[in-house]
Amino acid sequence: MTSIAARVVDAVKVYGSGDTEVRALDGVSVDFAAGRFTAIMGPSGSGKSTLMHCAAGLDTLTSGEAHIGGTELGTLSDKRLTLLRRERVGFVFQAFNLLPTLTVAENITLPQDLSGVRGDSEWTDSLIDVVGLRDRLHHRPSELSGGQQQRVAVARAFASRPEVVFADEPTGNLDSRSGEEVLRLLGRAVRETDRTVVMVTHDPVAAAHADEVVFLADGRLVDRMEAPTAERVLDRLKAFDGHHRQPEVAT
Ligand SMILES: Nc1ncnc2c1ncn2[C@@H]1O[C@H](COP(=O)(O)OP(=O)(O)OP(=O)(O)O)[C@@H](O)[C@H]1O
Repeated sequence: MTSIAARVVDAVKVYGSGDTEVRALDGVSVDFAAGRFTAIMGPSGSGKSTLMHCAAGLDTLTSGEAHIGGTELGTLSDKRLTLLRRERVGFVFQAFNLLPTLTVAENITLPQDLSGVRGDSEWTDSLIDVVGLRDRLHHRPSELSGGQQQRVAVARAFASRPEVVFADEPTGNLDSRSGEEVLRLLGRAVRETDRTVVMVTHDPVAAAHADEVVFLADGRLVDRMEAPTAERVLDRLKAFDGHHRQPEVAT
C-alpha cells in the first residue's frame, strides 16, 4: 500500500468576509503519496499557495482537515504545530530565506540546531554532495550565486529527513539554467533518498520534473496528470483559459 505523506480532506479556506470574501479553497481533497514528487499547478489566484500553506501547517483551514503523516494539524496546539513544522516538514521558498550572517554549513543545520536535535552527520554530509556545495561550506550566502543559495536552501529543507518538503515557486528567482539544476536536485532527492516533495509552480517546464501534477482552478482540484511533460501541462493549462479564470476585478 502506498503511504501518504500529506493530505487535505474537504479543504475550505475563506479569506475576509462579506463583500470582500474570497473562497481560496473550495472543497479540495488531495493525497500526496510518500516517495513522490508532486507539482501543484493552476492559473494565478487558483489557490496553489493557499493549498500548500494549509497542507504544511503554515496557515489554518476554515473547514476540512490537513494531515501530515498520521497527524491531523487542526488538533495540534500552536506549540506542537511549530514543532511539527520544524521536525517533520521542510520548506523551500522562492526567496531562498538564508541567514546572511551564517555560513553555508550553519544554514544547512540551522533547523536542527534550533530544535536541539542532534543531526545525522552522515546524512547531512551526503546532502552536501548531492547539492554540490562541498567547496562552499564556509562561505556566506552573499558570496554565492542565486542558484547556489537555493541549493543551500534545498539541503537545509532535507537536513532533518522530513516526511515532506514543500517548495513554493523554488525557481521563481532563478535563471533557467540554475532553476533546472534546482529542479533536478529535488527530483534526485525524491528518487535517490526516497523523500517526498510537493512543489507549487506556474512553470510547465518545472512541473515536468515532477512525477505527477495536480491542477487547481478557482479553488478546486480539477485534474491530475501522471508523468507530465511540459507540452502536456501547457495544453492542460490552456484549456483553463476562458473557462475557469477568475475575473481580475469583481463586478
Ligand atoms: N491573505 C489573504 N487575504 C485575502 N485574500 C487572499 C489572501 N491570500 C490569498 N488570497 C486570495 O485567495 C485566492 C488564492 O490565492 P493563492 O495565492 O493561493 O493563489 P495562487 O494560485 O497561489 O496564485 P499565484 O499563482 O498568483 O501565486 C486569490 O484570489 C487571492 O487573492
